[in-house]
Amino acid sequence: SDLNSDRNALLALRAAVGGRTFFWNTSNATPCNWAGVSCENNRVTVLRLPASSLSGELPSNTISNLTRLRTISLRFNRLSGPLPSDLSQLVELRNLYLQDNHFTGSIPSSLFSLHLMVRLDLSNNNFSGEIPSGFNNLTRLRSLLLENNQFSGSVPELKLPKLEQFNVSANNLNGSIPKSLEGMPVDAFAGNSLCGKPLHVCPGDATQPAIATDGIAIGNAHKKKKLSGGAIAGIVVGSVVGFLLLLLILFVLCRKRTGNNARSVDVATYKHPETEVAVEKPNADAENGGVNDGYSVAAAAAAAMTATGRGGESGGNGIKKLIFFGSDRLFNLEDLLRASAEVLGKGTFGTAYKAVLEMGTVVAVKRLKDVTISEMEFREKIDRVGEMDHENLVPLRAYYYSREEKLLVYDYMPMGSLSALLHGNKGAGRTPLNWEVRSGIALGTARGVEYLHSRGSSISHGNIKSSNVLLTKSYDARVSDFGLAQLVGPPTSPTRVAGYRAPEVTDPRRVSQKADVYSFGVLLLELLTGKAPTHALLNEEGVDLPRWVQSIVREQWTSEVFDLELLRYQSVEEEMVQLLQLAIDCAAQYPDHRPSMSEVCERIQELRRSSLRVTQEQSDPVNESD
Ligand SMILES: Nc1ncnc2c1ncn2[C@@H]1O[C@H](COP(=O)(O)OP(=O)(O)OP(=O)(O)O)[C@@H](O)[C@H]1O
Repeated sequence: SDLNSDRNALLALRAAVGGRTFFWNTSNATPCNWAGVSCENNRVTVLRLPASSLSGELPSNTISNLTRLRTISLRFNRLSGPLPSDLSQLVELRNLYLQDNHFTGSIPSSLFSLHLMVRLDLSNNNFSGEIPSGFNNLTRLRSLLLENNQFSGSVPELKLPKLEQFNVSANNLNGSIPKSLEGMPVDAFAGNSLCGKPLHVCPGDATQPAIATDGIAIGNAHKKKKLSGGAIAGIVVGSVVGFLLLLLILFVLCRKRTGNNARSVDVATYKHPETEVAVEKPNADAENGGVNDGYSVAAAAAAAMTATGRGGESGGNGIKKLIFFGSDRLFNLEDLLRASAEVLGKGTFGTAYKAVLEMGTVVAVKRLKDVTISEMEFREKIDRVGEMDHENLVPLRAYYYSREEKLLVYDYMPMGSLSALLHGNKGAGRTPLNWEVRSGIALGTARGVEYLHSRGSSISHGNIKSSNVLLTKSYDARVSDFGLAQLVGPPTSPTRVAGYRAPEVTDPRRVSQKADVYSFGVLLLELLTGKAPTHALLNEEGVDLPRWVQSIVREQWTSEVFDLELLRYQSVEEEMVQLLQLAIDCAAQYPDHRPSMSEVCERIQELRRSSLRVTQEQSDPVNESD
């Protein structure tokens, strides 16, 4: 076997299934440049022809002759008939995506000799027969998706230690769900006549007799009356834990009440500066504990007032006021002072609060710490930040400066940060983030950063990371925190840079545009893998996210790196791989090897256009009918 025999196999495939393969430039001696074909070491290793209008049967001696293939993706086509029986030659195959075709017949046993298989998606076809227990040979299998077919009989016991995704819903299966699959979600089995965990109890099970050792049947009803020692212990432990929880809730409620009282003290403090000490204390609590205390902004602002002797917007010599950018002056410092507030989080530059003003306006207030530059320098720099105006930036609305307090007022972003969206709430009720949302966030963020870079070659963001990408209700990305790195002193905490900092950056206050591109590349990897760059597992191995991804891609396990949420619902791995490649380019070791942000924007835009085409083709009725 060599590249020439791979070429012949591809030509035979083209003759059999046609579609977009007719656009292959066959005058080109090497097939490695044909659309959807990738090679390594002079052999074809990847064949991706999703939504390519392929139709007809896959004959023997076509695909199976591409013996170095690691990934085959022929999803969303009109391929029909049975799978070829000679698949056992594909000994390197890891990923087989054949979903959304019209395949029929049973699963050929040759498939079960492909020991390296990791992802197998045969869903949305017309496969029939029993689900073979031969899947047990595929010990590396992580995804087995067989839903929406005509499989019948029972579900075999599958002991696959790495299996993460499994679905046999909407088939003609019956019988009880085997023990090894009880932990899979209910949806994995829906639309069959199956019973047992995690579905309902099998008929007869509730009354089924338990067989005693002497062979005499004892009714379950009888058994139920007795509680085992373990159950009794469980009830006791449960009650104690419940009681402790109740105590904890009472304690928290009491603290809250004390906090509310403190708030009225703060406002009073504003009017009577001599009680300054009473103001500082609750603030310090908030800083230390990060508790949502409901009064901190008022306290912070009150502290500011006491420092300057007077409050309000009266202006004049020595009197500080809230300075707004633009013409909207929707509130004044007093309004901010009266606002109810909660701590959003503590960052490198200070603490962020959500403040709800009496008239209903909601803003985010950042209370800066460690500002070491002079007032004049601060005002100059913050003016430049305030000038930035782009739909993908979080607008800075106003600021307050006094010797003791520096407050920045931003628009409040109701959906929180990308970091929280990706890594928070992993359990039930989580909305999966699909390709459309993730690639849209990538593009919005890139545009925000590109805008900053376009304002001058010395302007960079300096702190690009997922907690600084905030989201609107429609999941549009807005970049925040730009320009702050230059306002504060040297970083006191390593969180500011961990995982995102380009290797050449030594002073986090002097970050070049190319270093921003690196951080953006890490953020893209985070979006695609679902892994935080500070992921404990990665760190334990002393490997950062870019190096971890690169090592996997080098080994041709590319689809291994993607977040399962992305793989499961999408038909666009081609575009996902392209975005992954872009992320790797951005996170290149040497700054000169990294693309500019405008190139990044163009590439994301292009691959989003291409994925839109794939999605449209899928729903195109002409493609479906003939
Ligand atoms: N305008 C805003 N609207 C909604 N949430 C915000 C806003 N600004 C900040 N947050 C949230 O408040 C929290 C703290 O933000 P902050 O920017 O102070 O720290 P950070 O982003 O975690 O770190 P760093 O200071 O290094 O940027 C984060 O979870 C952030 O997502």
